[in-house]
Amino acid sequence: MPQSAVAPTYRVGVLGASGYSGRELCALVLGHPNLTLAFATANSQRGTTLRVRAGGRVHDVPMVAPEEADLAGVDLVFAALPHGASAEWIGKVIAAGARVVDLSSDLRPGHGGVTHALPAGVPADAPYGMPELFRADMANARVVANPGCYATSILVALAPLAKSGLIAPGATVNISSASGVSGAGASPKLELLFAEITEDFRAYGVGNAHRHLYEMRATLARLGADCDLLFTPHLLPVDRGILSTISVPLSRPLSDALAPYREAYANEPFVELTTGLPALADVQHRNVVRIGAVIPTGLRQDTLLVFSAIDNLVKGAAGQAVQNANIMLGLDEGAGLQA
Ligand SMILES: NC(=O)C1=CN([C@@H]2O[C@H](COP(=O)(O)OP(=O)(O)OC[C@H]3O[C@@H](n4cnc5c(N)ncnc54)[C@H](OP(=O)(O)O)[C@@H]3O)[C@@H](O)[C@H]2O)C=CC1
Ligand SMILES: CC(=O)N[C@@H](CCC(=O)OP(=O)(O)O)C(=O)O
Repeated sequence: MPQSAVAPTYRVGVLGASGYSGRELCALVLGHPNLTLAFATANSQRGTTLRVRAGGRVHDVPMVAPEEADLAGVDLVFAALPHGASAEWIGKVIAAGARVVDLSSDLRPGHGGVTHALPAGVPADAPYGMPELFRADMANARVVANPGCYATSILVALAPLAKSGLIAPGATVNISSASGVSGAGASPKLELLFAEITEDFRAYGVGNAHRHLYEMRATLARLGADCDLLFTPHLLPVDRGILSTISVPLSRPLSDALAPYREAYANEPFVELTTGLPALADVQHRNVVRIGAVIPTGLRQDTLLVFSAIDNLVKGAAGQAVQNANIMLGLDEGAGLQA
């Protein structure tokens, strides 16, 4: 007789639910067939209610202080806390016996260039949660470090070239990225007010000053590339989305710009290739990296121009975190991410 297929269910909590990534996580968890939301925390907004649209309805989620969260009563916690505040809570979650997907840079390769003291039991070398590159590292992990948003858009675009030795040794890969304002988080900042940013477009963190360079350099070296990165982020006055334009000096000519991507990502449900150019509208609210590439003419150096678009709050944060949690819990990797 066929056994009745009962879907496994896991209890999860969200630390930092009042933030932009935390809200997105709550929506994904509430719409997930195998996860239930056991708690959601806030700091200054503790005691208030979060309105979340998921599964065709609106949910009112009470937000408690992190100290009141039942860490022992869950299987896994998503930590969507600011850098620096996260490590302490990861330590508490691990001590309580649950697993963690951490969205901060505290445990990523290079730690964003800042070394925080890690509480006992928190590994300094947590697997880097980019499933398309390092899926096998995650299944048994107690803690996974979710990548940064810019790093996701850039590394998924560069990895196939790095792995196949296509990036010219010693070359400088030039990256220009533009991010929607939700990338800066929900805490109020004067320079992010509507009147300050609307109808404007500007670079920031110029001169290779952005913390994502640490995780990008470490990951590319791990994949075998020997190159420099010149990374310039820009603030784009839209809500969400990142578009990265990446100029890659090649070690040998390519006749088909997308060939390395077709080969590397043929079986990756969350990487889309386009023979056109990816746009933010293609990826907003979706857990995908969408990649296009062209071979520019009129240059002495063989070069590939790659375009990569993601939603910073989904594939760049909460969606990738759920993808990682699915792997850690032995669920279908795409569970809860198709809608
Ligand atoms: N925004 C994005 O696109 C991405 C963000 N990330 C990372 O995810 C994490 C969350 O980012 P984001 O959602 O943008 O941040 P937000 O600033 O929007 O939210 C931060 C959350 O943490 C809570 N919080 C703040 N300080 C503390 C503290 N000391 N102790 C406990 N809780 C605290 C806030 O509560 P309250 O509001 O109630 O004070 C809020 O819920 C960060 O590490 C960020 O780098 C990663 C990828 C993309
Ligand atoms: C527009 C904007 O300000 N974006 C953020 C990146 C947010 C992110 O994903 O990075 P972390 O997870 O490392 O914070 C920034 O440049 O700092």
